[in-house]
Amino acid sequence: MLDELLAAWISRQRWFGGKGRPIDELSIDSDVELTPGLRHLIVAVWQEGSRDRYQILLGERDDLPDRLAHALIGTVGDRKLYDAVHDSERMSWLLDGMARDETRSGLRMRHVPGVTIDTAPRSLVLGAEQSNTSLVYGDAYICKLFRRLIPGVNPELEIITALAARDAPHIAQPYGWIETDLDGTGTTLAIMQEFLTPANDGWDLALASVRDLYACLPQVPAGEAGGDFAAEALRLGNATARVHHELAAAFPTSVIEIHEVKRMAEGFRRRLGRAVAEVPELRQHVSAIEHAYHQVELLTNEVPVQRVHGDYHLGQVMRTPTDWIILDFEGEPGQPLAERRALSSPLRDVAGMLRSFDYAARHLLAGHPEADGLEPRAQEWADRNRAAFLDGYTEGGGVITPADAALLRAFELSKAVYEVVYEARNRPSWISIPLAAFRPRAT
Ligand SMILES: Nc1ncnc2c1ncn2[C@@H]1O[C@H](COP(=O)(O)OP(=O)(O)O)[C@@H](O)[C@H]1O
Ligand SMILES: O=P(O)(O)O[C@H]1O[C@H](CO)[C@@H](O[C@H]2O[C@H](CO)[C@@H](O)[C@H](O)[C@H]2O)[C@H](O)[C@H]1O
Repeated sequence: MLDELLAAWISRQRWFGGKGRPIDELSIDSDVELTPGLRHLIVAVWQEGSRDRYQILLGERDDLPDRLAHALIGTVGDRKLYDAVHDSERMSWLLDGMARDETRSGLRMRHVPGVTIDTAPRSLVLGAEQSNTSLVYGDAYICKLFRRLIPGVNPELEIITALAARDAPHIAQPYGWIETDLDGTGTTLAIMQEFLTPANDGWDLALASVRDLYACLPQVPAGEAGGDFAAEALRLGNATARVHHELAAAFPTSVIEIHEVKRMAEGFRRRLGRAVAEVPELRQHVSAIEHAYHQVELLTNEVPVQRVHGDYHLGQVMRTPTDWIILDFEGEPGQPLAERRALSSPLRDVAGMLRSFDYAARHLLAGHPEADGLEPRAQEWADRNRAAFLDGYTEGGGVITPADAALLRAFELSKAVYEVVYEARNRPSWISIPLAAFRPRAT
C-alpha cells in the first residue's frame, strides 16, 4: 500500500532521476522512526531491470495543516503521510541533531569540528529546479538532502571539507552533514553549508544580461548593451582557475599518458552511443561529433588530470557582493560515484561553463516568435562571454594551450550530448538548446 503510494508520488518529483521510464516496482529497503511523526525511508525503484535508491523523509500526522496540503503523499489508515521536508517543525530535528552530533536509528548527524550550529532558524524548501532537495534555515544555513543515494561519501562533502581546511577562496563554508551505512558503506545523506546572502545565481544574472541585449533597440554591439556580462564572465574565469589550483593542491594529480589518450575518446564514444540509443535526434550529428572525438586520438601531448567540479555551469555559481562562489562539487548526478570522483582534465569544467554561456544565450530563443532574427545576437552574446571567461581563466593561472583546442571541443560536445539526454528526460521543450551545439561553428 505505502509502496504504491510512494511509486505514484516519486515519479512526479522534480528530483526523481528515472522520469520518462515506467516504474516496475518500488520496495522499501529501510524505514526507521527518527522522532515521533518523522520517518526516514530508503526506497529502491526498479525500472527496466535497473535499481536506484532514494531517501524520503516521511511525515505522519492525524490532520495535515493547510500549509502542508501540497506535500501530501497519501493516507494510510487514519494517518496522513507527507513529504516532511516541507514541515519546518520536523526539519528542526535535523538541525538539532547536527548541532549535538547525535546518532539516531542509524543516521549519524555531525557538525564540522569547531563550528557552533545555531538551532533557532526554521527551514524552508528552496524552490530551485534541483536534482536534490535543499532546506534553507533562516538566512544562516542551506542543507542539501541528496535524493538519489549512491553508497559512499558524496564528492561534494569530500571536496568542500578539503578546500575549507585550506582556507580556499570561492567556496561556501561547510557546517555539517548526515550519513548512514548503505551496503555497509558510510554514505552521505545531506550536507549543510553557509547560506550565501545576498547573492545571485550566475544563471539568473546571465539571463538578465541576455534579456537586456535582446531588448536593446536600436541594436548595439553586446559590449555596449546595458547589462553586459563580460566583466563578470572574466571574474568567473579567474575564480574557476583559482579553485582548480586549490583542487590540484588538496588532492592527488596525475597525467594521462599519450598512449592512454585514446581511451578518453573511447569514453566519449560510449556516452554518445548510449545517448543516441535514447534520443534518436542525435543520430544526424554523430559523424560530426565522431570527427571531433577522433581529433583527441591524434593528440601528441599527455593530459594533466586532477579532481574537478564535474558538472560546472552557471547554475552552480553564485555572485555575492564581493566574489563568485562555486557550489555543488558532486559531479554529474546520475553517473557512478567512481566516475564522479575520477581525476579528469580541468578543461572539462571549462567546457561545461562554455556550454552554459550558449545555454543562457539560446534559452530565450526556444519558442520565441523572433527567434531567427535574434539568433545572431545570441551567438554574439555567447561568443563574447565565452571569450571573456577563457581570458579570466588564463589570467587566474589556468592553463589552456593551443594544443588543448581539440580536447576542449570534445569535452564541450560530450557535455552537449549529456545535456540532450538530460533535457529529453527532464525538459523536452529545451532540447533544441544543446542540439544547437552540433551545428558547425567558427570557434
Ligand atoms: N550555499 C548556498 N547559498 C545560497 N544559495 C545556494 C547555496 N547552495 C545552493 N544554493 C542555491 O540552490 C540552487 C541549487 O543548488 P545545487 O547545490 O546546485 O543543488 P543541485 O545539486 O540539487 O542542483 C543553486 O542554484 C542556488 O540557487
Ligand atoms: O544543477 P544540477 O547538478 O542538478 O545539474 C543538472 O541540471 C542542470 C539544469 O538545472 C543541467 O544544466 C543545464 O541547464 C542549465 C540551465 O538550467 C545550463 O546552465 C547548463 O549549462 C546545462 O548543462 C545540468 O547539465 C544537469 O547535470
